[in-house]
Amino acid sequence: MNPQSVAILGAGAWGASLANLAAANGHHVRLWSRRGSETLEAVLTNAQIVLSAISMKGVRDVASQVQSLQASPTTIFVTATKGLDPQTTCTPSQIWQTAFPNHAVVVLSGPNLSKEIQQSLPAATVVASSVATASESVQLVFSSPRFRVYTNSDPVGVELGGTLKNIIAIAAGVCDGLHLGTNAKAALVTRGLTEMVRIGNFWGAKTETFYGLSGLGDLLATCNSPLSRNYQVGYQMAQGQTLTETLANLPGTAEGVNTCEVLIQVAKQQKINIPITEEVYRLLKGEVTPRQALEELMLRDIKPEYDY
Ligand SMILES: NC(=O)C1=CN([C@@H]2O[C@H](COP(=O)(O)OP(=O)(O)OC[C@H]3O[C@@H](n4cnc5c(N)ncnc54)[C@H](OP(=O)(O)O)[C@@H]3O)[C@@H](O)[C@H]2O)C=CC1
Ligand SMILES: O=C(CO)COP(=O)(O)O
Repeated sequence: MNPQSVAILGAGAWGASLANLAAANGHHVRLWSRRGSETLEAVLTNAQIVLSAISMKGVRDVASQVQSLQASPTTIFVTATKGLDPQTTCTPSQIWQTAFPNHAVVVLSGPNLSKEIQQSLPAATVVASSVATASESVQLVFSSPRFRVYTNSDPVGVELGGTLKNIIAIAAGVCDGLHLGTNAKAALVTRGLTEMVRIGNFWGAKTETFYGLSGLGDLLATCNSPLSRNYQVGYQMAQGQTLTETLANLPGTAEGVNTCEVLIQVAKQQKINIPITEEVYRLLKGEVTPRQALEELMLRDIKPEYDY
């Protein structure tokens, strides 16, 4: 592939890792952050691919700043954020697509703990779009012998896999922090996946997408690694810390905390049954202790494994 001009927005842990992957493949990469020396306009000039790795709280603002600048009609927008907008409940790709209705938008998501990727350990990810040529271009930009990139045609499913697993990762951290054992963890992750499918289907995602890298794959990574910030939130709360104390010591963003609030709103309105998310929400709000949350989940009415 000819070298592409790639603008990466957000120079946090994930933006910087993705910038390194594209640069290592010989692409012209410019990295923007609000604290950096380059202006957004300069970084976007001639960009063929614009990738946002901004935390959820900044996505709408940055998308509207980009909208006010010139973008070539063929520019592809890529979003790597794993969250939901609290005001609109939109996913990041919906925000980018609304800002750029005539452009291809690609979602990049997978089991990608940035610390491991920075160490050049092998990993795989998914790029998904309704425009196949756009996801194929992004696949070429990032693929390498240490980073295997798959395409997928279900962007909402891929995006929600990465977003919803953050809440289950918080619960997994609690599970490990309370030393509940391997059986409990397996049950939690599996029932968490069922909950993700239920929510995802409401959003129009395909069930099978959640059994791939961006769903089950990312669940396995973040529910089993202390490198996951979301896992750390649950783990430290199970050790007796408050949410405020936990977040104060956390390196970077744990999107699951805000995602949980948004999901509770959506689930209430749409009557979607999300018991694990509800207990994580109550724990984060200080309404239950980790042990009470566990008891509430274990004492729910008995039921068939699949009730849809
Ligand atoms: N780290 C990881 O392993 C992975 C992270 N992700 C996802 O990528 C996203 C970013 O994560 P990560 O890089 O780890 O987080 P960091 O906290 O390390 O970085 C967040 C980035 O977003 C920027 N940002 C935040 N708010 C605003 C705003 N209002 N305006 C402009 N920029 C803003 C920050 O800028 P500033 O530095 O100026 O505050 C920073 O560049 C998250 O949604 C996360 O879930 C996805 C896969 C892997
Ligand atoms: O999404 C991630 C890995 O795929 C990163 O997880 P955390 O945001 O929990 O650190």
